[in-house]
Amino acid sequence: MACQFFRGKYLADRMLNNIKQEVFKRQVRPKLLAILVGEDPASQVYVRHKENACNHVGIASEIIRVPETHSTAMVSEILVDAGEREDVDGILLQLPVPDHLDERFLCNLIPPTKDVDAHNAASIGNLVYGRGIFVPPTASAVAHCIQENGIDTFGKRVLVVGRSRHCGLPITLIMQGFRTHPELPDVADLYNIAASSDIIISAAGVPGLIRPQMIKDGAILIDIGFSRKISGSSVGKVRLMGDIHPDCRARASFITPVPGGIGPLTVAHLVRNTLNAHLHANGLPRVSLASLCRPEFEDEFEYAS
Ligand SMILES: Nc1nc(=O)c2c([nH]1)NC[C@@H]1CN(c3ccc(C(=O)N[C@@H](CCC(=O)O)C(=O)O)cc3)C=[N+]21
Repeated sequence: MACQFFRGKYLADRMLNNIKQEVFKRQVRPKLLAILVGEDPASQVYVRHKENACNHVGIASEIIRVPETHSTAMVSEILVDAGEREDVDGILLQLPVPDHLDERFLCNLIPPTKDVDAHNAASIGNLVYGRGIFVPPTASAVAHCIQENGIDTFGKRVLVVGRSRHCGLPITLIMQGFRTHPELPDVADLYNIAASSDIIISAAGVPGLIRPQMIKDGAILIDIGFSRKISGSSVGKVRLMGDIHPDCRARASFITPVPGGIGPLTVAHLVRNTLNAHLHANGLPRVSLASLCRPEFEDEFEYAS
């Protein structure tokens, strides 16, 4: 059976082009503020991706770089100030923050109306009831990928590997909305559970964790693992690796690759949330996902930045 690869980068670029047109048409200038604590190299890369995507669509971005040594109280002050700023529509605290900081306390300081990453406990709680203002971009990117590819989830067994509060948990919550059977996680049993799962969504951050021997024929594999590894072949080169072992392509029917799969789509969903935060703050209707996925009309708007 031929395995289909999801071209998330392609879909993300289309979304960003449509967002750019909306921003231009409405003559708005939303702003995203990213707060980056410490010097984690991967976080620097992700924040740069988000900044580039914002620049591309005409959304302003600002990064506040906070020294690793700042206390929870000091970072709190920055977040509270950001929450009160009228020029800032979306706020994201890049995770993980250094261990000595109270991450949960800090996330909860982001006002829900500006919480474009949906990391506030209120945002996460609202997700349970499908009533939140924002859905975490990774979870909405996964849902989008499932819908876009006409993947039928009804009655299917879905395994979510990884139970981080920001990734695995929201995805599990959103999958409930798809009416699936959630499996209780049991790491020791990963082999058996994976073997009987129709859809595996992996956000463990363990490169190559999901191997071909573990999966069932025709499985749908969604990869949200982003690990940076020194490449074996070319010395000194850092490569991005997902949780899904490349050999899985021999048995799976659908794979989201890393890079080029869910990652870029996540960034596009964050940008969409930022536009919607701005529209919401100004009492305007938000843009639907469907309207942002229509085929782009090249050169319809000459964007003046
Ligand atoms: N508050 C917060 N929000 C996040 O959304 C968040 C975070 N913290 N901490 C870290 C993770 C990781 N993450 C990724 C975003 C984009 C790609 C992405 O675009 N990847 C590209 C390639 C990127 C590259 O080459 O470095 C791809 O898969 O093709 C990957 C991973 C967001 N995260």
